Amino acid sequence: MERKVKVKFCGLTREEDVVKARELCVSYVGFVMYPKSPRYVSKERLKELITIAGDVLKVAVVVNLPYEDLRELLDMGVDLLQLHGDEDPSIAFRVGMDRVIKAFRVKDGLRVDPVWREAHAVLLDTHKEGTYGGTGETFNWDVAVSLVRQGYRIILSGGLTPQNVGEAIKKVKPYGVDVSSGIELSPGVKDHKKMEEFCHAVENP
Ligand SMILES: O=C(O)c1ccccc1N[C@@H]1O[C@H](COP(=O)(O)O)[C@@H](O)[C@H]1O
Repeated sequence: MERKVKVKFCGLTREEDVVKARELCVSYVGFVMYPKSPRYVSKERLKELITIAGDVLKVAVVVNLPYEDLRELLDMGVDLLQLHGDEDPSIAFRVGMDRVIKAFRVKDGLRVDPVWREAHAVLLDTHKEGTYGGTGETFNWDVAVSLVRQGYRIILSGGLTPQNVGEAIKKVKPYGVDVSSGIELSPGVKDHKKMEEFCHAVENP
C-alpha cells in the first residue's frame, strides 16, 4: 500500500490558521523563530500557539541559535527543531538528533553529511542569496530525487503550491512536503482555501 505523504504547514502566526491546519491533512505545524522573518513569532506567542496545536507535531524553525535557546524551545513543548541555518551536527547531537529536522538550502554542489540520516528528517528548501527561507521559489527537484534514492527521509520544500505539489510528489516521492508562502494571503497570514486545496492536491496527486 502507498504510504501517505506527510504535510507540514509552516510560518503560522494566527490562532485561526493553527485551528484550520488541525482540521486538515497536516502532521506538522511550523513557527518561525527567526527575528528577521516577516513570519516571526516571539517565544510568548509561540507558547500561545502551541497550546492549540493539539496532536499535530509542533516545529520551531530556527537559524543558528545556541544550544541553550534550542533546549528552552524543547522545554516549552516544541516537538521538533527545524535547523534552517548553518548548524553543525554537534549541536543536533546535543539536543537529540531525533528532535531535529535539518534544512538545507539547495544550490549546485549541495553535499549532505550522511550523519543527518539520523535526524528526524532532512528538509530541502531553495537557496537564495540574502535570505534563509520562505522564498516561494522551487529548486531543481532532481537533487531531491537523488537524496530520496540514497535513503534520506526527505521533506520537500521551497515554492510548493496547490498547483505544483502533486507533480512534486510524483517526481520526488518524498517522505513529506512543506509549504509556507504557497498557502498565504500575505506573509504569516494563511489562506484557508489554499490550505484546503494544498491538502486535496497531496491526497490526489
Ligand atoms: O519563512 C521565512 O521567513 C523563513 C525564515 C527563516 C528560515 C526559514 C523560513 N521559512 C521556511 O522556508 C521554507 C519554504 O518556504 P516557502 O514555501 O518557499 O515559502 C519553509 O520551511 C518555511 O518555514
